[in-house]
Amino acid sequence: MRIRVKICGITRLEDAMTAVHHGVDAIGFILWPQSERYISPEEAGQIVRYLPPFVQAVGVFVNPDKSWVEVASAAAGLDLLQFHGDESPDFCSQFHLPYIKAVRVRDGLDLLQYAQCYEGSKGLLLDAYAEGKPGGTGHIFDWKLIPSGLSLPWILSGGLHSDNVVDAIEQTRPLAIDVSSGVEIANGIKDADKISVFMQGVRSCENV
Ligand SMILES: O=C(O)c1ccccc1N[C@@H]1O[C@H](COP(=O)(O)O)[C@@H](O)[C@H]1O
Repeated sequence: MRIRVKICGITRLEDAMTAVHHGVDAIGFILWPQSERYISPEEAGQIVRYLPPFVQAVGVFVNPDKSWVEVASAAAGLDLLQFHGDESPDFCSQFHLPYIKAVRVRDGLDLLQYAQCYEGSKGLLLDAYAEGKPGGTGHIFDWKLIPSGLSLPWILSGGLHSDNVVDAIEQTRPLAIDVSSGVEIANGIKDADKISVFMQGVRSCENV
């Protein structure tokens, strides 16, 4: 089966075009101003206008105000919202765009129940937990904590890079994966070779 890929934390048009060239399905923009990968909605919009059809523009938010989501998603031309904080199901579902909910996986968290709470979500993005940082940490989590029978489609994230992506896919068999720091040379600056090798790894796992 084809594995869908999102490359997140894009700040430059050339990186978005490299990702598109390698067949990614989604480009992510960090619209949380405290991130080193923050991009303004207007700058994101300047990249989104060059995305071809069927490549989604995803906006990443962390505990935003309602008005920030509305203003930023319109200015950037987003297709999908990614809530990466403690946003409630009601908050996430009030916008006129579909959303995915990120969850930082750790021991003791009931993912089955979590998925049921966010039944309006298009999917759950499973990320690593790291104290004091909501995302983009480059850390992996214990993939054995992913239960079978999740009621939502899920996306594997957290610390993926070219040396572990094949192992990650073989162990977890995700619908989709998400990568940010693992294809970077600096915060928000992606590397064409890293993207290429990463995508080769992903494609090598398909149809096996
Ligand atoms: O990248 C960030 O700076 C960021 C900030 C706040 C929330 C999420 C963020 N990034 C997301 O984190 C995951 C995993 O990233 P990584 O591959 O471990 O670097 C990914 O979904 C990013 O979108």
